[in-house]
Amino acid sequence: MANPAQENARTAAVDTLTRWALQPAPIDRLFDSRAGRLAPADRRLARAIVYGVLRHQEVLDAALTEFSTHPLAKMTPQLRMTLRVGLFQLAFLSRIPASAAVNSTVNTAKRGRHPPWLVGFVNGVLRRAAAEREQLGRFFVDENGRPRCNHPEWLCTRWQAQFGEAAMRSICALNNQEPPLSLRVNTCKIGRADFLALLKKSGIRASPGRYSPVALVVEGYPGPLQTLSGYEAGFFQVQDEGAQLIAPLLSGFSTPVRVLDACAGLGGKTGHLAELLPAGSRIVALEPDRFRFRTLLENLSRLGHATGPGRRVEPLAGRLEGFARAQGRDQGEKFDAILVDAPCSGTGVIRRQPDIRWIRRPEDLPRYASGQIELLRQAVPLLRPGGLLVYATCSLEPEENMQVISRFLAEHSAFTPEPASLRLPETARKLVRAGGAFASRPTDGCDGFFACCLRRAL
Ligand SMILES: C[S@@+](CC[C@H](N)C(=O)[O-])C[C@H]1O[C@@H](n2cnc3c(N)ncnc32)[C@H](O)[C@@H]1O
Repeated sequence: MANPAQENARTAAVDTLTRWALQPAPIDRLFDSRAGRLAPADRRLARAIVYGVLRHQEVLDAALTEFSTHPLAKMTPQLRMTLRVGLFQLAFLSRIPASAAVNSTVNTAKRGRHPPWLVGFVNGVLRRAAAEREQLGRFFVDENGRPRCNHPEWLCTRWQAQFGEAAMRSICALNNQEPPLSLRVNTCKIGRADFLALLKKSGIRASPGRYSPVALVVEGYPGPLQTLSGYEAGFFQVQDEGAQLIAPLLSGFSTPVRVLDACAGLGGKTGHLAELLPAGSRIVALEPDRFRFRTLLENLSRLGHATGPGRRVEPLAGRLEGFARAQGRDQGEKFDAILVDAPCSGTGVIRRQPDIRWIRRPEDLPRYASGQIELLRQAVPLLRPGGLLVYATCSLEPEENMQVISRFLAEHSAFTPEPASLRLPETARKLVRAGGAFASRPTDGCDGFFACCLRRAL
């Protein structure tokens, strides 16, 4: 007999994946809105299934192509996702008995209002797969016996050209695993050693990060995050180590400064800047997306950073272009440093957002690049002579990284690149590449980030 609570987890997984397939939106947002109210254990199972299906889609589809008499491409998204959810449990979740995986997925299909013959079809496909459960490992490899990449071919081809075959395969393999939970300790409230001791006291295993002096990597915490010691007290922010190396590029000032975080998002780097800049500094944080702006405010308040006009951080809901226009009109004070953490393809963070690989298309890259260069152009009049402009993305693609910098420098002769190693911690300097820009990759043990520092002439 299938456990009804676990059926809720499967139904939530199928619903989330179907909604994503019909109208792609960030998978974490879709998951939270559908599965947010499930009991913790069901939520964990639903999350493991949703993220696992996205990370192993190629394996699952290879198997389904063999077990199904009906072509996958002709199925509705809901049917395709139901079969993937069932098969994922059989192939990857060995702790779930085959009968539970099959029965509960079939019951999910019944709840999904499929006609009886289609429910019978799901049952038949999954029973055939269950009968061969011990041999499902054969689908993990391709026809040449190499592990399947589980990424679209265009992405594999471009990474192969850029990094070589072995590195491309390593990146894909890392993107197909659950990444570690990485925290940035809020040093305005607690030191890393003291927070580590606090976590140990609560029975949570963690260790210092490799690159960032304020990073902790937590092992095997089942979540939810809000129950982790020190969350309410604002002792930490969840942030990958690669992302923790961007705000330090705008640090090192000895007197108070005015900094613009032009694309603040959820405030990962805004909070870090607030921790790093000298007392009396001010940060203006811009974010146009309503959902992200709300989370930005929540994060800053939890971390204990004073917000509002004239306070340490001034969050503003809006776009850089509008802000730049208003500043130009009002002849506003210029900034000492500006961070443009631009919207990008996100190919460096696929291990945390596995859906990105299936949504992106090659033609998205030039579109992102035009937006990125436009943001840099809008930032220029806001920066004082001698000021620092830092451009960052979470993309691995040269079109969005060095090529944007080259185009920008060709148009702006007053700017010169400055080596990222000047302000990065010693431990992270190996991530500075030829030309002085910072570029981490999943093979470095963190997400893929790019950042280039540009100094404006006096
Ligand atoms: C890569 S994310 C920023 C991540 C953020 N800095 C962090 O550390 O959490 C890019 C952000 O830029 C915002 N954005 C998009 N267009 C913008 C514009 N024209 N002006 C300012 N921000 C923009 C997006 O809503 C998105 O939140």
